[in-house]
Parts: sequence; C-alpha cells; structure tokens
Amino acid sequence: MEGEKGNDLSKDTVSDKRQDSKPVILIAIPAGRRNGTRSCEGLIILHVILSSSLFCFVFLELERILAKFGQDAQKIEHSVLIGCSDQHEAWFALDLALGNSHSSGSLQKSEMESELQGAFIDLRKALFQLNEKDASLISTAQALLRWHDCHQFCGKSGQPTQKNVAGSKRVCASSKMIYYPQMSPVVITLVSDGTRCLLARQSSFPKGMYSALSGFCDVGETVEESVRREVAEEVGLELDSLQYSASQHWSFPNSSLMIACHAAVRPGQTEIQVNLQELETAEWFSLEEVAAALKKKGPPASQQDGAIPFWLPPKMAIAHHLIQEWVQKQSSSSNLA
Ligand SMILES: NC(=O)c1ccc[n+]([C@@H]2O[C@H](COP(=O)([O-])OP(=O)(O)OC[C@H]3O[C@@H](n4cnc5c(N)ncnc54)[C@H](O)[C@@H]3O)[C@@H](O)[C@H]2O)c1
Ligand SMILES: [Mg+2]
Repeated sequence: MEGEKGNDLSKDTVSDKRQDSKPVILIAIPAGRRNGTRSCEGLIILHVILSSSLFCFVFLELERILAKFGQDAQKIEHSVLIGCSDQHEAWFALDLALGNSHSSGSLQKSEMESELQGAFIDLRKALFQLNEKDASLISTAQALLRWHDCHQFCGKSGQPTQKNVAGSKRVCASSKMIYYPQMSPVVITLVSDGTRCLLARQSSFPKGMYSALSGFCDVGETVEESVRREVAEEVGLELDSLQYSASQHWSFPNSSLMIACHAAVRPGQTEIQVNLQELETAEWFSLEEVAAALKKKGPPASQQDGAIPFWLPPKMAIAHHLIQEWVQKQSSSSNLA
C-alpha cells in the first residue's frame, strides 16, 4: 500500500497545471436530502449548447464564476483529475453541489444556467447527446466525484480521510489506510443456441425493452464462473462455451465495470426456467426479430392495446454492442450458408 506511481500527481505538478489555465469541466451533483442522509440523485451536467460539447472552463474563468456566486476559489481544490486532452491538458471535474433555491451559500442552479446560457441535464439523457469520448469522461467524473462524496471518513478509525491532489485516492492520517475508487465487476452475457439469442427483462427496465443477462461478480469468482453462475441462476441454462467480447464502465446505479461475453448452449439444451425473483421474463429471439429491433431508434410507440413492442438498449450500452455483434455474425454465416 505504498505510495503509487502514475496518476498520483504531486501538489506542485497539478497546481502548475491548474495555474496554466488548463480547462476544467464543471459537473454538478444535486444532493437531495432524504431521511437526513445525503443522496446523490443523479449527475447533472452543465451541458452548454454552444458547440454541443461539454463546457470546458479555463481555471481563471472558473475562479471568476465561483466568485460571482460568492463561492471561495478554494472549492476548485475539491476537483478531481479525470483525464487529459490530446494536447496533454489535464481535465478536472468539480462537484458544484448545487442547492435548491432557498439553500444558502451553495450555487443556485438557475442562476448558474443563465450565467452560462446552458442547461443542467440528467446524466442518462446527457449520455445520449455526447460523443463516446465525452460520455466516458463524464461517466468517470460522476463515478469519481460520487466515490469521494461517499468516502469522507475512514472505515477503520472513523477519522476524516484526505483526498490527494489528483483525487485518485483518499488517505486516513490516523489509521494510515489508503482508499482507492472501486468499480464493481459485472458480467453481461448474450446466450445463443446457434440460431436464436436469449434476451431478458427486469421489471425496472423501460416498458418493452429487453437486454442481455447481467450480474455482479461474487468475491473470489472468475469472469467465467460468474457468467456460468448468472446464466444458471437467472434462466436455468448450462453453458457449453463462452468468449470475451468487450467491456464498458457503467455508472448506473453505481460505478461498474461491464464485462461482455458471448455464450452458447448445447443444441437441444434450450429450455429456460426464468428466475422470477430476478427477471420479469426471458425469451429466445430470432435473427430477424433482433435485426429489426436494432434498426429502431429508442422506445417505439405503444400499440393500440397499449403494449410496447420489443426494443433494445441504446447504442451507448454494451448490451447493444453484444447484440449487434451477434446479428452481424449470424447474418454473415447465413449468407455463407
Ligand atoms: N450497460 C449495459 O448494457 C447494461 C445492461 C444490463 C445491465 N447493466 C447493469 O448491470 C448491473 C447488474 O445488473 P443486475 O441487476 O442484473 O445484477 P444482478 O443480477 O447481480 O442482481 C442485482 C443484485 O445483485 C446484488 N449485488 C451483488 N453485488 C453487488 C454490487 N457490487 N453492487 C450492487 N448490487 C450488488 C444486489 O442485491 C442487487 O440487487 C446493473 O447495475 C445494471 O445497470 C448494464
Ligand atoms: Mg442480473
């Protein structure tokens, strides 16, 4: 647990970067207060519709804006390093901790929006509007800021922890413990029987939307063991084979590392037993049905009987990537046949 190399920028390095008017991305997390505990109700991004990209501030501009709203520029010390531009400019994220209209001392959302001619939007909505690079940056910012917000005290000594300048860790001076931001590993699996693929719904999903099977890895499990266990637990199927496809950092509801795999069952071993404690339903879908659903942009309109036709997760979700990969592979092999 000695001091780490890499992104633990020392104070002078980072402060140089800040003083060189490096851009800083403003992030705001509205903290709702429910039963006395602070709950981050979601990340609101200052999405200034100028060049339809994230609004980057240079350090001095940010100081001016904070001063205008009666905020101490020291607030900037709470920002965290989330990456750097192709020109090696350090990017930081800052939690504006926007209050509602009557809370004193915190930044007022509406005033901030008019000052910057922008609008705060919810993270999920913002991710639909951002390119892949900005989406990943914002997702990292939200996960890191939320992690710091929830690790203010040492689990061992109860004493306050201190963030290092880059925000890559928190340290307890009393217990000497070093805390690093965590991501929970989650496996997501598209099971195929050779001609169909298996998709499932949780009751929490938007109406009509189906996705690949997913589940958190248990402590001590390998990815392969998690994939086999989750598929067996959720739909009662035994996998014949599986192979890794891709991964994705995913912020909902917490910081997860999605590990996506394709998997196959043996021919004839396709009878599903849906675990109704975990899933609302699970079904086999044909290549034609899935290929048609991939063409739909977002949730379809409800039918006359009020039912919402089957649709798939959006492009920014790794489930979409898995499903698209399966359709391409099936289509090319059926063309070859
Ligand atoms: N990006 C995508 O394409 C995509 C698609 C589907 C699901 N997901 C995400 O995958 C995650 C897991 O999906 P799931 O709900 O099927 O998981 P799951 O099947 O493991 O069931 C969720 C339950 O796992 C338990 N759990 C175990 N470890 C946990 C941890 N570290 N954090 C939170 N809960 C933990 C909790 O009781 C939770 O209710 C969800 O966060 C979901 O948002 C992402
Ligand atoms: Mg699951």
